[in-house]
Amino acid sequence: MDITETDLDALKCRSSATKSGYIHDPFIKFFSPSRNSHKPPIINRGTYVRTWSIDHILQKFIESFDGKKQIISLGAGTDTRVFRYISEYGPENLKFIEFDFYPNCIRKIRTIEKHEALKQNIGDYVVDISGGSLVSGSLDIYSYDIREIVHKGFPGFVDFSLPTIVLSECCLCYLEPEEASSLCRWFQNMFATSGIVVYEPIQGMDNFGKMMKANLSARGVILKTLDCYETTEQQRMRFLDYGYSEVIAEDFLTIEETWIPIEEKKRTMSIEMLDELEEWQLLAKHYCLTFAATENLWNQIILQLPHLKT
Ligand SMILES: C[S@@+](CC[C@H](N)C(=O)[O-])C[C@H]1O[C@@H](n2cnc3c(N)ncnc32)[C@H](O)[C@@H]1O
Repeated sequence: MDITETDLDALKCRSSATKSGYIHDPFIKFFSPSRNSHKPPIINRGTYVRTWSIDHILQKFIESFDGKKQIISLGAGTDTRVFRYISEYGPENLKFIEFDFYPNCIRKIRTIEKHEALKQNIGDYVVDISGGSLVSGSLDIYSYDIREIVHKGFPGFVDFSLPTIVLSECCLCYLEPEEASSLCRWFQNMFATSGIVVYEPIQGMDNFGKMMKANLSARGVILKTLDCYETTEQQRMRFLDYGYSEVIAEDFLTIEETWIPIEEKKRTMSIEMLDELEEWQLLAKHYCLTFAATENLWNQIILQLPHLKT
């Protein structure tokens, strides 16, 4: 499997969780594959915790600063966050910069061009089909290997003075560990008020982790950083080492138990029966969300995220 196809896996999971009622996403239907299968309850629940926790941090970030905020999405694929957030917070308050390889960017650009609801969201834009880019006031999409950022900088304009969060939803883990590290350090150095949100698997060395790696490698996908950061504590130390002053890293079981409000938990638990509770707990311990920030960004949003106090 080509690395770009991992986005289709993520899209199928998000479609299934949306159709089942875990996630509210009015824009995913424009991207959804025609044959869209229902995923098992533990996969839907994992997709839900992944989406809820990333949204939770990013939305508090958006609500914590006046004026324009920036979100830089690495390996964004068909993620619809940009449309969800712009429709909620307005294009004047947000700038999304998304990176992925050409086939994924061009597919997203073509989908945007086809649907008025997506186009309206981003306003006036300019597309370069051969370069695989779209540039607008609130969304830029670039066909660009993120490994180039450290050597060549951004392919277009970027405002380094804006409060900025970098999002890696299962993308940095495909890079060589040194490449991922130098990219994170680069972001930490370049933006005065910034943070990074990273979702990726952990615990690659136990039986479940080994099985997870074997299944992926049978499809030609290698999670190259997995063996370097086995635990949430190692993820925390990793981002402190990059120079961020505050870091929180939690597995999905902890997030489900301690971050998600009780009413919301009741709502999602009533959607479908989860017979495989032990299997869910095992799976949930193998995924980690890390949020690292410079001191000024952290201080600005921490009041709204009391459970993130380290
Ligand atoms: C598992 S998908 C995740 C997509 C999306 N972030 C999500 O969670 O729904 C990983 C994405 O990262 C992209 N990707 C992997 N390595 C990349 C690189 N070096 N530069 C740009 N994109 C990359 C892939 O093409 C793919 O779209």
